[in-house]
Amino acid sequence: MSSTRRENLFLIGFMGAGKTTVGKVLAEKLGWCFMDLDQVIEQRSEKRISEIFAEQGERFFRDMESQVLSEVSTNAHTVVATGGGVIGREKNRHLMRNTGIVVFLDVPWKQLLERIEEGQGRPLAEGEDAMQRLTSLFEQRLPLYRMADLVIDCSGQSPQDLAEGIVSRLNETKLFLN
Ligand SMILES: Nc1ncnc2c1ncn2[C@@H]1O[C@H](COP(=O)(O)OP(=O)(O)OP(=O)(O)O)[C@@H](O)[C@H]1O
Ligand SMILES: O=C(O)C1=C[C@@H](O)[C@@H](O)[C@H](O)C1
Ligand SMILES: [Mg+2]
Repeated sequence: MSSTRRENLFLIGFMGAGKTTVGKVLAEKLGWCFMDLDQVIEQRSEKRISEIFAEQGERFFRDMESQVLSEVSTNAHTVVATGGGVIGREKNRHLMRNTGIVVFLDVPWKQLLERIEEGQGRPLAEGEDAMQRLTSLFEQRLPLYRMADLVIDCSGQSPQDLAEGIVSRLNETKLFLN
């Protein structure tokens, strides 16, 4: 299905913000499809993201991420959980804004760090200099995340609460054309 209207919903935010978790609940609530860019990349390449970073490098991963995003953007009524770094490229930001509503899951830094420490498979959170890298990425990216159509304060809210809150905000702001 092809569309140049804003008919999708893109969840953006830092690693561990809950894009994948909240995205699934939200898609179910809306009766929409759900897609996760990281998962599509892993399925397509038949590799884990950490392997792509290690074997082909970040640039290769970013090119693949942009390619998958541009394909997914032609959908309609799809909730897209993006990767934490998708907002790094201007063309990705434009594409999301032109084909959907962009929603930033704003999670306090301390909580993000706790979730990142608990999880695995995030190559940018690995290695001795991980903390320094994460801090600097977060500082660079925060202004880009904040350019979203909706900024959702996620403190202390369950994925279910967040999905409900996002649906209410979308209805209030009448961001969708249909
Ligand atoms: N609102 C929430 N309340 C409590 N825990 C949450 C919430 N949202 C997500 N989590 C938990 O935080 C962890 C990270 O969530 P998730 O994988 O959805 O983040 P993500 O934004 O998709 O991260 P990545 O950018 O690495 O793909 C998971 O263990 C998930 O269960
Ligand atoms: O924040 C990032 O740059 C990333 C986040 C993950 O979702 C993956 O897309 C990958 O590990 C890179
Ligand atoms: Mg995810």
